[in-house]
Amino acid sequence: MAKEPVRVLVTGAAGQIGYALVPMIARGVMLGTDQPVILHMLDIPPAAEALNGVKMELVDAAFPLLKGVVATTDAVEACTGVNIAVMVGGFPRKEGMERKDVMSKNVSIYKAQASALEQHAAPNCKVLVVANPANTNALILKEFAPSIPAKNITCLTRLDHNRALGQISEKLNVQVSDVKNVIIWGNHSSSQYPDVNHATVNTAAGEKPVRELVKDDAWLNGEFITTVQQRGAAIIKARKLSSALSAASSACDHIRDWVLGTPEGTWVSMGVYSGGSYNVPAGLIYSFPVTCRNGEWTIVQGLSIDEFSRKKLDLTAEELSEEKALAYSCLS
Ligand SMILES: NC(=O)c1ccc[n+]([C@@H]2O[C@H](COP(=O)([O-])OP(=O)(O)OC[C@H]3O[C@@H](n4cnc5c(N)ncnc54)[C@H](O)[C@@H]3O)[C@@H](O)[C@H]2O)c1
Ligand SMILES: O=C(O)C[C@H](O)C(=O)O
Repeated sequence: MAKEPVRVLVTGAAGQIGYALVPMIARGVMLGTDQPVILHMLDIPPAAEALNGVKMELVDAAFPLLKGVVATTDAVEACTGVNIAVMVGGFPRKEGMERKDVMSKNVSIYKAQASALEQHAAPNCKVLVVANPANTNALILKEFAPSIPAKNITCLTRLDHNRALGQISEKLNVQVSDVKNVIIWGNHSSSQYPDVNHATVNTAAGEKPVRELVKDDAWLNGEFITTVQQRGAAIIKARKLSSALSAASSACDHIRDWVLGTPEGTWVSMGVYSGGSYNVPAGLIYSFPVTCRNGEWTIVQGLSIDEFSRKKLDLTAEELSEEKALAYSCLS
C-alpha cells in the first residue's frame, strides 16, 4: 500500500539553499524514494514572487513523489500540519561578517516562528535549524516553543561532519564512503572542534584508525581542523555566496538518518540539546556524535577525550554560552 505523504516545511525556500533543497526533497533524497511528500514553502513578502517561481518549477519538474506544494508568506499556513520543519529562512552571513553579526537579525525571527510551529505543526514534528547562528537559533526556537520536546529540535552540523570526511578522503586518496565516525563537537562556527580520534577508514586490510593511516599528527591537529572550521568562509570567499548545494545535501543527510536510522557501527554529528554529556553544560544546543534508531537520536557515550580535545570541547561550549547570553540580550 502506498505510504501517506509526509509534510515537509522549508522556510526561506526562495533563497539559495531552498532552491537546492526542495528538488532533493521532492526526489526522495531526504525521506526515501518510496515516501511521498507535500512541500510547505515559507518566505517573506519581498520574496513572494520568487517563491512562486520555485513552485512553478516544482510543478514543471513533475516529481512523482511530490503530492502537493504550499507556497506562502504566512507562517501559520506554512507550519500547519508539518511533520518535518527545515528552518533555512534568515539573514545569511556575507563576506567579512562573523556569525555574531547576524545574531540579532535572526533570533527574533526564530522566536516568532517557534510559536507558529508549536501551535500548528503536527505532534512530534522534527525540527532542523540550518540558518545561522544555527545552534543558537535552535535554542531560541526551543525556549519559545516549550511544548515541543527538546529532543525534536536540532541544528545542522552535518555539513561540517561531511566536510571533515571530505578532507580525510582527499588526504588519504580514499573514497569518502570508506571514511566514518569523525565528530564535530560544539558550535557550527569557527570554534567547532572536528575530531578524528575515533574515525576509521575501511581498507582492504579491514578498518584502520584515521590517525594510523594519515601518520601526520601535526596536520590532523592543525591544518585539518582549521580547514574544516573555516570552510564556510572559504566558500563565501570563492562564490561570494554561502554554501548552498552542500548545505542542502547535508540537511537531507541529517533528516534521513534521524528518521530512517544511522547504519550499524556508524555515528553522525547533530546539534542537539545538551543534558550534560561529556561535561558540556546542560541547556545548550551543542553538536555531539549521535546514532539514530526509530526516529530518535542518542548521544554516543564513553568516547575517550584527551587533554587537547577537552580544551577544544570547552572552548566551543564557552562560545555557545556567550551566544546564548547575547541572543537573550538581543531579544530583551
Ligand atoms: N548550518 C549550516 O551548515 C549552514 C550552511 C550554509 C548556510 N547556512 C545558513 O542558512 C541560511 C540560509 O542561507 P541561504 O544562502 O539560503 O540564504 P538566502 O539569503 O539565499 O536565503 C534566505 C531566505 O530566507 C528568507 N527569509 C528571511 N527572513 C525570513 C523569515 N522571517 N521567514 C522566512 N523566510 C525568511 C529570505 O527572503 C531568503 O529567501 C543562512 O542563515 C546561512 O548562513 C547554514
Ligand atoms: O559559514 C557560513 O556562514 C555559511 C555556512 O554556515 C557554512 O558553513 O557554509
